[in-house]
Amino acid sequence: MGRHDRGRHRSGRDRPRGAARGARRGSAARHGRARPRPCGGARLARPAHPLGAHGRTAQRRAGRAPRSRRPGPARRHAHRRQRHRALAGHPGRQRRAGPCGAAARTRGPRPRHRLDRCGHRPTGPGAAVRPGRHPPDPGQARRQARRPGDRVRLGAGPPGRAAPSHGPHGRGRGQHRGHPNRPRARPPGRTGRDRRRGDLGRYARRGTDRTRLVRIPLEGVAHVSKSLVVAIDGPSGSGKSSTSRGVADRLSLAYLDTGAMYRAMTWALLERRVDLQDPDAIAKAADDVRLTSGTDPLDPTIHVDGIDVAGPIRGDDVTGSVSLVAAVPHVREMLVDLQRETIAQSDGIVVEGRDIGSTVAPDAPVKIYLVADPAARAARRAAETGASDTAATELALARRDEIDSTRAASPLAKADDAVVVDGTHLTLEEVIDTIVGIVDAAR
Ligand SMILES: Nc1ncnc2c1ncn2[C@@H]1O[C@H](COP(=O)(O)OP(=O)(O)OP(=O)(O)O)[C@@H](O)[C@H]1O
Ligand SMILES: Nc1ccn([C@@H]2O[C@H](COP(=O)(O)O)[C@@H](O)[C@H]2O)c(=O)n1
Repeated sequence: MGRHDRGRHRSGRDRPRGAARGARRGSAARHGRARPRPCGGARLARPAHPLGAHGRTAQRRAGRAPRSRRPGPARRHAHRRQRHRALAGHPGRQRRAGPCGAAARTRGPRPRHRLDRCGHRPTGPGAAVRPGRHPPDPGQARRQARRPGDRVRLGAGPPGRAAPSHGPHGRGRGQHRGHPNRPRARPPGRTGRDRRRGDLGRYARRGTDRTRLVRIPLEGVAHVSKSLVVAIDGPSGSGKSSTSRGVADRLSLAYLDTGAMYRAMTWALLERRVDLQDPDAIAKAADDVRLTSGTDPLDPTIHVDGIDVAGPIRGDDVTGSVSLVAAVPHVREMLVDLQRETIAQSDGIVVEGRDIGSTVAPDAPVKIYLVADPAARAARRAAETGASDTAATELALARRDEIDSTRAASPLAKADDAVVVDGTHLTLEEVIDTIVGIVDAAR
């Protein structure tokens, strides 16, 4: 295949995945979901499986400061760490939109108020929670209860999502989360029939077609997510990563970069000196590689056997070989299995790649196929890497797309029901806006 469409970044770091810095904040509140989601990461160390993934959760985003206080990444991260420490054990991390929706929209430093049983700040006289009756630190309970392989949603789910009708936040079925006397609003598009099917609603209905739709067997994989799944596919350099991170950040969803998983597998095989022209050798060696993905859109991580490989996987050697590795069916089965587990364990996730809408999550309610003209993609990639030869970059992107779209096992393809978004003439912010609008319309 063509070599190296993506060189090392001028700064010495490998290609910085374009975080959607310009992404507008605040849609979580508009969607009735206050940050943070209790767990946006994925712990995937299935004992029986050679691969595992361990995601960092989105809990740290609990402490996100107002935008005006986050002028740059360094300060932002320092601030997040500080807020994380300050909030440790604070029940405010569980607050939800509701009667205290205004509080939920405020991301400034939180005063040390006692919160009520729903995690809201008291609003009237005598509203303080009595110490003996205050629920224990929900974060601690969740940390203790959430183990690798757990898919159980614990007492306080993320804002805007169903919580069990028992426990400290107990509420009856159909009861409004913030207002005990008010019936819970039905999500747009969900019918009474959906509700009778349980939380899965239309996911379950679509799921009946699952075996016809996918090419990789689903047996033994808990692949059905009860939460929102946004699948974003497209050719190389079309803006999937930048856009997906921006969308996930705006909607307080987790984020999974499946390309990083194929890259990490490739890195591991290169380290092991596996002959990448030999699919059998690739398949055999892949069984021993342990991958771990972190799903925080502001800080996605990827580890191989505990080693942080986020930098090395963007190098020319990996970029030049990854499509060979990704074409091996056994590798795809392993990684698709892992991706489905991450999706199933998430509380809502944006997943980007080449076959997400067609194969990994065929029942995702939102599928985007993100494209951009080859020249625009090459120009952006060249600008990103500092490559001077844009024509060579364009050629390398085209060669990678050729291999990815012609392989037999789940090739790069637009799902039949995917919405095509052409970002050629749109800014990153506009692409994110467009996709957030599509997600809004779909739920
Ligand atoms: N709408 C846009 N306008 C301008 N630049 C963009 C836009 N979308 C993405 N970019 C830039 O284009 C480059 C490629 O984007 P990105 O890495 O997100 O693409 P990708 O589809 O994930 O690539 P790959 O398939 O190789 O992983 C980045 O430098 C990114 O900042
Ligand atoms: N769902 C996916 C995602 C990626 N690949 C392969 O990985 C390569 C690298 O992907 P990037 O998004 O990081 O550029 C890509 O070229 C594909 O070969 C895949 O097969 N399926």
